[in-house]
Amino acid sequence: MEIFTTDGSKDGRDATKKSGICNIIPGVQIDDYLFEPCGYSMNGLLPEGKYITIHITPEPGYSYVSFESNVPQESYNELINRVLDTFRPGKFLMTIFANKASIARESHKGIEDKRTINNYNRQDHQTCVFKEYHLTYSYFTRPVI
Ligand SMILES: C[S@@+](CC[C@H](N)C(=O)[O-])C[C@H]1O[C@@H](n2cnc3c(N)ncnc32)[C@H](O)[C@@H]1O
Repeated sequence: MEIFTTDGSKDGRDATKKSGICNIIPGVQIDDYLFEPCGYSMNGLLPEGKYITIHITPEPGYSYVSFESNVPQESYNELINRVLDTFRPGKFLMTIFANKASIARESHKGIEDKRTINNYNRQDHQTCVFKEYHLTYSYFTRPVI
């Protein structure tokens, strides 16, 4: 989390490179910002209105990373692995939205079957079926060693 402070990085671009955020979704056009004395925000654009956005609160005791994207994936396994490798959080939750036309429509099933992801164990899982789309929510934690 030192990377996301002005002691650890000289600006947003430096923090983006050092953290590996630039590798999460290749080819994304990034606008990044490092707050004084700490905190980081980025917005990344891809063609056809696709985006990722990451906000990082590195303060000890209430550190928090949010990652949001509308990039559809047939499987989210690789993207999840890249995000977990980059941030190594103690816990994470994810929500996937997809309608019938989305290539992500089958990814709900893939997530539903996952009781563990790497060293993380699933603590909660909810699926909601709305008129136009499905929503899948899962919450994972890793054991404290
Ligand atoms: C990256 S911002 C984003 C907060 C946003 N609510 C989110 O989605 O998580 C939060 C971090 O930036 C730091 N920060 C420093 N100056 C700030 C400012 N003027 N406005 C917002 N956050 C600031 C906070 O201390 C915190 O570490």
